Amino acid sequence: MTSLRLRSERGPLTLPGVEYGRSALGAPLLWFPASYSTPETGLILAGTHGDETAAVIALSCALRSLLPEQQRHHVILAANPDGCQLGLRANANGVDLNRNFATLNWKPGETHYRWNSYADARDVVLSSGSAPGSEPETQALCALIDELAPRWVVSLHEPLACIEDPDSTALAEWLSHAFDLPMVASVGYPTPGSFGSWCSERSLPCITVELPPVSADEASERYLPALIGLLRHD
Ligand SMILES: C[C@H](N)C(=O)N[C@H](CCC(=O)O)C(=O)O
Ligand SMILES: N[C@H](CCC[C@H](N)C(=O)O)C(=O)O
Ligand SMILES: [Zn+2]
Repeated sequence: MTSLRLRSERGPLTLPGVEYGRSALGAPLLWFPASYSTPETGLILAGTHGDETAAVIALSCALRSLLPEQQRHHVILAANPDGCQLGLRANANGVDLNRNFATLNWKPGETHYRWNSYADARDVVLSSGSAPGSEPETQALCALIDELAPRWVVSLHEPLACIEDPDSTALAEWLSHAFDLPMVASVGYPTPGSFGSWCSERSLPCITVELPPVSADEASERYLPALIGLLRHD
């Protein structure tokens, strides 16, 4: 393996990120292009849920560990920057973005999540949006994906501790091994209007990496090799 960036140089991101839209509160939505693009280039995405920050931070650490030419896949560190800033699962409009995609199974009204991983019940209420794809973050992400046409998408979440791939692809098997997390065909509960449903309707392979409940500090150690490997995956 060729060498990575020296630890002492991993503080800043090398490139500023390219704006692909604005959030509900007007924050820039940023993506970080692969060093060069081929038909095999994928997209790695985190921070759809703004309270799932271990994945955002660990992915940023992995990106900052690479020499610029080593980044083979596009990256979005925070698809929901307002949620990240406010510590919310939802965006600033109270919408769970992973229920807001314009899919055949999109459902109006309430959607529920668990307060934390100690809770059994999904009893905290959010909205799926006023209409399918109503949110600026959702619209901008879909437009970017239409433009980039990635070969696959890996979507990072937490804390369900699994690799979800309805198609059991070779990439999911690689991820399962690299992250030491079990592969599943479904997270086990309905997610109408989710990003995975939207990808599936486009025949775009989407693998969800669900980290376990883990701190950012721990994730930046335990999952750094796997995330670096994913960013460089051939
Ligand atoms: C525990 C966490 N707040 C939560 O609600 N987790 C899941 C969803 C996990 C995710 O979105 O990645 C839940 O059980 O609803
Ligand atoms: N824990 C995530 C699961 C996402 C499932 C994935 N298949 C998708 O469609 O994005 C959620 O509750 O939003
Ligand atoms: Zn999530």
